[in-house]
Amino acid sequence: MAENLRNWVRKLDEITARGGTDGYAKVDLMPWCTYIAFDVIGALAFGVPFGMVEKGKDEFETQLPDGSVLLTKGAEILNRRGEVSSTLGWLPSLRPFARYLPDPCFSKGLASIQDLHGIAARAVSDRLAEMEKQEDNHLDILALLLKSKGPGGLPMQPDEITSEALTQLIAGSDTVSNTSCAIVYWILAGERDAPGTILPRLHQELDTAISSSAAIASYARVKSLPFLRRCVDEGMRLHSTSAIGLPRLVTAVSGVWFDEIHFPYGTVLSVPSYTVHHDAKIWGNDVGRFNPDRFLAKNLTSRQKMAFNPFSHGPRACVGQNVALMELSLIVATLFRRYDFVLEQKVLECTEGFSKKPVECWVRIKRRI
Ligand code: HEM
Repeated sequence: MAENLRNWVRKLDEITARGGTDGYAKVDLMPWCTYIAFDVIGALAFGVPFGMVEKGKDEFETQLPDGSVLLTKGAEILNRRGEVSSTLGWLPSLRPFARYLPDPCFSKGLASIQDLHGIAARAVSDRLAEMEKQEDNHLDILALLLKSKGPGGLPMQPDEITSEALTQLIAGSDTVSNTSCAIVYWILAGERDAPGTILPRLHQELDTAISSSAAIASYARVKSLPFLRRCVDEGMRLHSTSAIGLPRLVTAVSGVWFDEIHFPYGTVLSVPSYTVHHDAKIWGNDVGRFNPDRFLAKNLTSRQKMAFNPFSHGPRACVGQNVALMELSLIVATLFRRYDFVLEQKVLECTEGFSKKPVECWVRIKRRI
């Protein structure tokens, strides 16, 4: 993570160095959040970053068995996959003939699923080849998957490992890029709406915790910073990355009751976190305002604690939430410690696919330290 973050900051420094006479350079943060999130999950899941930060674009290289190099737009593929998966999730009756529908969203989305599978399968077969030559000394999720055993104590088969590695890639890339960009937006929007209430407090906390010579934040220094954590939580509440929630089937024969409504056996339900996170009955009349102090222990009601579900609750909640919180804290702390921002984006427009994605987030940025 540290190496990827350092690389990212080096690139952002290059952008700020091209600033105008006031020292500020204009940049859309969304692609840069994408590049860092993909590089980090690439390193975690497959042992190598995708190299998007270095290139400054949504592109990574896969070496094919014949030696040729395939250039792929990873983030775009993932978005297409997300759009088609969520549409077919909502309208499952379209599934059998989706590939024949005239809207390219379906054909391109389904092709993206194939492409993604190909990338993961390639990474797994490369790693298996390394293992055979006893050259494998990686410490990443793929290495752990390769050592893990399936039911009955048998090693997992390559196709199972491929889909597990792919799950990490899908679940841990777009989610982090969208959430980190949105948190930065909401911190800046909160300061814009109530000047002096957010940034001075965040700066003071970060300046005290992070050593003056450090270019990036370290997790040891920022993991327990209370105001930073409240900003991250409040940004996650307002943005609600997993906005529509994934489907759940009512399996109790007698159905379930919720809020005096009965849902019979076989009903498909979901908990749409955006709706819950924006319910004024739960959060109060300032529900749309960025107010990190609503997460102060003394202010948080038990209903709000239960309603706050960026990572879902229960046995199928996000397995990567600790990694996600680490990434978000490091990205946000590094950015606000090192740079000053002017928010150019009036509202954060988003598209809704598998996760809720900011379209763009324009800021002006200059070195602060
Ligand atoms: C801010 C970033 C993230 C958010 C908002 C998020 C959100 C979620 C949510 C809401 C779920 C539950 C989906 C459901 O209802 O079934 C989930 C599942 C999952 N997440 Fe995350 N996630 C994030 C980051 C990550 C990261 C970084 C990883 C991997 C390192 C990851 C791996 C997973 C996996 C593997 C699942 C499936 C768990 C299962 O079904 O057992 N997530 N995530």
